[in-house]
Amino acid sequence: MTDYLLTDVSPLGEAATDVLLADGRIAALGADARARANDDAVTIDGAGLVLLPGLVDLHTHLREPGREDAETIRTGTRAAALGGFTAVHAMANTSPTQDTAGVVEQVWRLGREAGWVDVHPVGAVTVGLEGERLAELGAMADSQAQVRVFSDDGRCVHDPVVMRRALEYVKAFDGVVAQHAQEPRLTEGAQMHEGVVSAELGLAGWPAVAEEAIIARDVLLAEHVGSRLHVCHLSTAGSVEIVRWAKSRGIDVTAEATPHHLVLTDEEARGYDPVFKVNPPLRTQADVDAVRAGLEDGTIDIVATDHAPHTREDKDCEWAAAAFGMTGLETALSVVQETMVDTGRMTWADVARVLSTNPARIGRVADHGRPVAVGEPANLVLVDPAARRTVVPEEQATKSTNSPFRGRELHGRVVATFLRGRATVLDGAPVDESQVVA
Ligand SMILES: NC(=O)N[C@@H](CC(=O)O)C(=O)O
Ligand SMILES: [Zn+2]
Ligand SMILES: [Zn+2]
Repeated sequence: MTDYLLTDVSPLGEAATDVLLADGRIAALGADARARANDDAVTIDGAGLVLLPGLVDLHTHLREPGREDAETIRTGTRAAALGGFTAVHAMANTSPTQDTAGVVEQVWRLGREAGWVDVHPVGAVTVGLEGERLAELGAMADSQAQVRVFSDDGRCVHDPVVMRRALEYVKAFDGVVAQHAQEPRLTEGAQMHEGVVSAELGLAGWPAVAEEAIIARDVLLAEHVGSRLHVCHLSTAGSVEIVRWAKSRGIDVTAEATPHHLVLTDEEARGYDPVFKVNPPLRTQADVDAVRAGLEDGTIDIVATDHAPHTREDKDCEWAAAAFGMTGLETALSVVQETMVDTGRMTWADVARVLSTNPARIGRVADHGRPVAVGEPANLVLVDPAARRTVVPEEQATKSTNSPFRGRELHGRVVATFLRGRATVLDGAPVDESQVVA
């Protein structure tokens, strides 16, 4: 395997140094790195570049099995590597559903064969995401895929008795239930955030309370059974307040925000372009401000992409008929840089925390989200914060083109990604698939 000598890089945005990657690990730092590098080591000039632990996405939709026309494990994980990720959690709303040991093992194996990132399948909470009977959580946990995150994402586990049982059950193997918080009765037929804009456009509203009511219920359930809860794609100011309150009470809850909820608002719906139709919906500027503040003060633990690729047939239609969801793997880091780092609200060490360390901890993923230190596995991403690029969805690695950032100039660029010391991305381009070995 090729060794890499990264010269003058800034680990976590701190003082520049040299880093040697050999045998899948960080072999040396500082003066030692040059001294110990083999003659055939590949040198990468890292001046001006930031070195972070490889990003970990707790919320990705890879669509395989079932909707390979929108994404496959191969295309989705290639997109992930280009976005700086070294591990992703693949959501369970596939067809068949990831609700058995057999299906999660298949997804895990296809991820390994593709070799771009480590794929950790999420297990469904209930059979077929129907919200009625618990899926075989223990068998998925014990399988080769070692599932620790369980979610019916796309649907809410709305029955409080089922939610309670799931929270109790996952304690046995240190699992977590990741809830898609959406009260179904309050959101029947909903098309966008309920507010001034939905009233003007005449689109059925998805009120903030439909999210907040479920989060409030679930933190109380988690407290009652003494279990671990994770809140998916939190999107309202009220949700931030509830999670802040729950944490202050010592409840074991973690929360995620998506990049799109950090920057886009319901104003985007005015053009009736369904690329902006997503679940939960884009909210108001006050909500965006609260989500940014929650991420800054640690109430929100992580940023997760909720990468939700959809085919043209499912997106290029009238708003009401279009599917919910937007892509995000290849733009997430840039959005976090632009909204949180370049505004002075967060450091690169904070970025490493919300996009790598914390998601790895919540998902119980070993070997990712580790410090940049000698002996650690070389799961790393090299970022050029000074770069600027314009998003062209057709040129992305994801199979789908439903990026809400089409035509936008984004801050920063992933220069290289390393998975256990092997480059998956170099010079901002994917390393030829023939060289990628699982
Ligand atoms: N976020 C979305 O709008 N869509 C997701 C489901 C989900 O995350 O709820 C999808 O699977 O398309
Ligand atoms: Zn969801
Ligand atoms: Zn999702």
